[in-house]
Amino acid sequence: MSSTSEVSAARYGKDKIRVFRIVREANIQHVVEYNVCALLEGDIDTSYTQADNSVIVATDSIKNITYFFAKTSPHILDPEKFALHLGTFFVSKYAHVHKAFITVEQLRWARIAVDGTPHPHAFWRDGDDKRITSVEVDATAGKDKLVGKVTSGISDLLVLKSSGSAFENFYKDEFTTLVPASDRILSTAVDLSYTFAPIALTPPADEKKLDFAVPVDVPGNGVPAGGLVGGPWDGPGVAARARKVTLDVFATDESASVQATLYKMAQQLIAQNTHIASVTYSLPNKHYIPVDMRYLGIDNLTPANAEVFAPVAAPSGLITATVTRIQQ
Ligand SMILES: O=c1[nH]c(=O)c2[nH]c(=O)[nH]c2[nH]1
Repeated sequence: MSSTSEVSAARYGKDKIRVFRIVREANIQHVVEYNVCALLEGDIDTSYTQADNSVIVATDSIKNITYFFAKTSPHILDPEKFALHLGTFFVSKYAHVHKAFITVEQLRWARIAVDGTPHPHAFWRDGDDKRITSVEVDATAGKDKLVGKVTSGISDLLVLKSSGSAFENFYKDEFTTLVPASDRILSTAVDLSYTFAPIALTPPADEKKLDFAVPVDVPGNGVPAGGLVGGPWDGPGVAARARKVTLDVFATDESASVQATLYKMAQQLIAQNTHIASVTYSLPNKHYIPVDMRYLGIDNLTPANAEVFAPVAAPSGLITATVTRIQQ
């Protein structure tokens, strides 16, 4: 039977690989907790079209390799480098695998401060936000010409301010019921992601040794010469600055709208991180509605007297934008 359809895209692997790793030093221990997704692309169409399992590296093996790298990779504490290392291995080891997609979601474990001193091996979950990195290792130009594409960010960073936010002078027509607010609650769960300029990766000289050659910048990838902050893969540094600038701008901006505050966050993030090409923010506007108590003769509606609010789960606004560096 002649076929009227074909596989036009295929990618498979293991999702939600939960990894916790301890790195022990003499007087201090470091821990990370990751949820890893490792997906592969390549010459795998026959596994779909002809039930040809010979091209399938089992997702169980992909899981085992992820744990093996969690044990052996010198980059385990740095999610960008760890993901690049793992992805480089898949495309280097398997001839028919041309791309690896590794996503690492990092959960927070901060040191407990005992009388102000960070404890060497006791930690607490100091926030529900996650640090996320998505790495593509692309070997389509050749196994010796690997390109790493990295997008990282933060999700679920829940914030609220009880003042310092207004929303006025918006478009008005017959559908408008919203009352302009000069002082309102602003709350959002920040999702943000930023894209690094792509880099060339040198494949490991000896795949069994699993050493990771230091990535070098791709010529013409838009990275300003000598302009890298803390080296090309200072992923942890960028993530810390992104979190700080987001929280600082959120707190201190006299917000005219979610849109205007978003733009200020993005502008500063790009200004502070010279190898970030663009940043995307996604900000739900989580509404808090003052409770109408007029039936009790109580004013809880006029701005100065609005003190009791009903947090509204849905609907929420949703404000998104991508802000991109202008190449000078
Ligand atoms: O900051 C805001 N941006 C909007 O686009 C919007 N729309 C709305 O109803 N309230 C708000 N607030």
